[in-house]
Amino acid sequence: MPLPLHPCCAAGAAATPAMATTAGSCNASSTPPPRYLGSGQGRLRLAPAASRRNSPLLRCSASGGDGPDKVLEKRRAELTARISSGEFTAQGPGWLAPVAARLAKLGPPGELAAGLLTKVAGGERRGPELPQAVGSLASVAGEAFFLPLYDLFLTYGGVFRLNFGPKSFLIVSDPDVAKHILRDNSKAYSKGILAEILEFVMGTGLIPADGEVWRVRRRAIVPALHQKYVTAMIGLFGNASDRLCQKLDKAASDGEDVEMESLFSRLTLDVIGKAVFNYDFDSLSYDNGIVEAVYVTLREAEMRSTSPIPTWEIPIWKDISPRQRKVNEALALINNILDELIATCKRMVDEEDLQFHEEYMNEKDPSILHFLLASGDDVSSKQLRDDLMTMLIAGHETSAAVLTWTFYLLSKYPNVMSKLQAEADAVLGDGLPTLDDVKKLKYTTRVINESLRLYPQPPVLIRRSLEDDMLGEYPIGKGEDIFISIWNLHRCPKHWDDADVFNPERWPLDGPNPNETNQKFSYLPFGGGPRKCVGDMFATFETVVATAMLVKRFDFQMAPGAPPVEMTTGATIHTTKGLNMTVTRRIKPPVIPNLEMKIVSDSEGSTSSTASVAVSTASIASGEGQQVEVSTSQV
Ligand code: HEM
Repeated sequence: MPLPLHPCCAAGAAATPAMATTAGSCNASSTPPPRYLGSGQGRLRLAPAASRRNSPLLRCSASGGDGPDKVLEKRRAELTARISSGEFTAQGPGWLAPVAARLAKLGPPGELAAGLLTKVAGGERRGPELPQAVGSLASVAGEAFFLPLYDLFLTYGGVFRLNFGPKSFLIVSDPDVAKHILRDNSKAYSKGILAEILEFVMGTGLIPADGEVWRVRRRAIVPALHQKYVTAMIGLFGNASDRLCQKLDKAASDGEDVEMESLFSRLTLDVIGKAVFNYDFDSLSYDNGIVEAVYVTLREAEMRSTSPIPTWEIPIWKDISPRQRKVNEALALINNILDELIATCKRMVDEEDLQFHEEYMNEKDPSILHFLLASGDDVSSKQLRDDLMTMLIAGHETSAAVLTWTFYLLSKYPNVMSKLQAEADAVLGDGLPTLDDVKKLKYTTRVINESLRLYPQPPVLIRRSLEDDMLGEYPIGKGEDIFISIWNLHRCPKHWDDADVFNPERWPLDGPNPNETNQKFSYLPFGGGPRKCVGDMFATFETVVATAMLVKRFDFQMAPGAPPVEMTTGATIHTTKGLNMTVTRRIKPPVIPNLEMKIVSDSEGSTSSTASVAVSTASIASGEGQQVEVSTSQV
């Protein structure tokens, strides 16, 4: 896979063999279920398979460079046909009820046996049986795992069980059920597989942690991302974005195409290093050992999350495998640096003369680490390291993926790009953006909201049930592994008009910022409930600032001959071959002299022009040929 995962949430999801299952070839067959959408009540009848095949709903692949990705579309159509044929449909345990009834007629011992059989074979039934699909690892392997889940959702509904071999997963795409798991009964669910996969890198950091550890750490970390801190970060976002602009400027001069996905990854790594523990990776400028170590670690987490065989657990092999040795060395290097940063920061806190309060911030080092230490956070060094590492990964991959898919979408929707550029021209001055500017970048914010709807990062959240529960009308037992598909929720045709269309206008500029509450859990790019993302405001500002600054200075087009843009996972959605773009400087508006300009000569006798009324407006053609209103300041 191209780039590291964002274990933030769904990382592992993709991770588990379950993914592969969904993508897999299927063996059990029986009558296919009716082609309905939605779970429980209010089901919506789907169009026949043949017409769905041509429907945009099935165009889940992104197509780039040279045009539509015919290959992926064909695969999707084939998968739809296979689902329709009932290939994925599991035999329901229809035999269970009659057998149990006969046993029960044999008196108390028979009743006991019937009870046991029901428990062992199917669980005690407190409601209707869950729709079931069956798969095996294989045929659709390599495809982004959440794509087949979408087709299965349209067929089997908002909650269904996906079986493969002895394992099974519940796939949730129903907003009410998602709300139940994430918010209303969140105590009954843990991070399950996710915590197991990420243990080697995040330990008991905030994302994988459960129970008391999570409660204590969340209470310590959330206050660190207070309003004043996030506002201070806007300068950091601007600085890092400016560094990226300089890189792009050079590429534009040299006539070189750029691979934007890796550049966005570097941009967000530089940002998050400073923001979390005041470390300048400066990965936009050059590769050094620590940057390499971060990527080795992230790639390993991604590999673990998608590998069907946990080779890293095999005794002896795990110690001698060159790959594992490299990972261990990378982790050791990062841990040493984190230990040093913690020690330096402790010294700074000891020496400083600042009173700790709610919006405490050290101007020289406003990092989260500094806040935590100054707050007197009573925590072991290992836990602190786990938390820092968790935030580094969580805040890096997600934002990079959001920017990547936003720019991909912008290249496909030039009308949106024009509006975006017009807003950036109107709002941003020559300096770095301020909080006031960010508040005025309303359309840019809607573009990010909409990009997150179409490409949620991560596309799936993972949970495990800690007790018996009801998911809608369906009873489930303790220990069920659950994938909540954000992808499916965000593209459900029952909830969204033109679900596949990138349409930032669907969110009114003067309306509230869309979130899980006002969208009734049909839109949850930052999750929901007590485990909602702690960095939502940070990430929104970061991506808004970067997008506005980049589009103000450049036009972006898919590079001629670039490979088609296809999706793959990690935890976030990556491209398979990068996002190769041609970047051109936007044409600067001409300086139009007006009558009020006067020529003055300075004491040395040289002349310069000054403007008594210094602003005129020119309408210029941008690279796309669209007209943009630009305000020009004269010198
Ligand atoms: C656009 C960028 C981001 C997106 C889309 C995003 C998305 C998410 C989502 C969906 C969750 C919920 C996971 C779950 O319920 O399983 C989450 C949790 C989390 N995110 Fe983010 N995130 C982003 C940026 C950030 C940043 C910048 C930080 C840190 C500064 C961060 C730190 C965290 C942490 C610590 C959690 C775990 C919270 C908990 O379990 O209590 N995220 N994120």
